[in-house]
Amino acid sequence: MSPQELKAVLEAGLLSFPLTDFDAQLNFDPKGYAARLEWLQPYGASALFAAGGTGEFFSLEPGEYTDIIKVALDTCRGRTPILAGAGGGTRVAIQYAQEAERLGAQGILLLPHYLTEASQEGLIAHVEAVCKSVKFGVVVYNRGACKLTPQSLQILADRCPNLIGFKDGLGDIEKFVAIRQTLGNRFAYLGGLPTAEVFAGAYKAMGCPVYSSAVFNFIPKTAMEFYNAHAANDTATCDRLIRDFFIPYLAIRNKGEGYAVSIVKAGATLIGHSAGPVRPPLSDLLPAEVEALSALIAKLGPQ
Ligand SMILES: O=C([O-])C(=O)C[C@H](O)[C@@H](O)C(=O)[O-]
Repeated sequence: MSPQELKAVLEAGLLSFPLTDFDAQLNFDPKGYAARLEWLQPYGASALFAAGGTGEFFSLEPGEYTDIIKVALDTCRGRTPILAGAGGGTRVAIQYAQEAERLGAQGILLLPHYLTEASQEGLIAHVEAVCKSVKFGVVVYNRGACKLTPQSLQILADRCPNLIGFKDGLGDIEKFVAIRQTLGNRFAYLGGLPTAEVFAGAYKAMGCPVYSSAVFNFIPKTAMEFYNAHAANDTATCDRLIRDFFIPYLAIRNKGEGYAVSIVKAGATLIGHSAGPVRPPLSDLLPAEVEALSALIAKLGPQ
């Protein structure tokens, strides 16, 4: 798939970030992961981001990264495009990006570099190096310490033809409006704040109608119902789901640091498609929190 073909895929439809399955010993569980992806196929996500944030990229090591991307590609090949997470320092991100390309992924989401603050010059050099290390499409992700300005993104867009997407994980409205208006249709735009449905209407108003859904991992039918209503400007349905599900869901999610991923794993377990526990530094939900989530999911009906 060319970078321009990938851009077209990312400009419509529901995107998602599959959980990564770990066994009780916190080792990657390839059979569980393949079964999860097989289960999710019919619900119709337009692309899946393997080993992304919800996939706990930050806790993976290189050997299992290859296994995870390979399982995703073997399971979804010919049906759902697979992008891989890649991140960390420049040389590590390049290794992940080149491995994903070697395995046959359709592109990468470039997750933020590690730990340090960075100048715009440094960020440009980092992103440019990764883009030029591969030929397939790259989506860059403003999140954490990666805060690319519109001007920096314009420089990168001019230098890197395969940089075809921008994902926002900062929620800085002024910055995003400036990026969207400066770069126009040069990029595909993805809303990627934790629990993206809550912000989907706001991002659509800013010219970003596409987002990545983590809850698709455990309530795929409801996630698609929300997306289809969002795409059809059916604000009544979106508002109902936000009031009845997402707002109480956030109340549970906000009880713990890192719960944006942990709660998704708890939800998957509750609906019978467990991906196992999260790895440190994340922590699993407490029993009372799981019970509250169970009651909330039950109100949605069968998925
Ligand atoms: O790596 C990431 O940004 C994600 O996993 C994005 C999530 O899908 C986020 O949009 C969410 O929680 O809905």
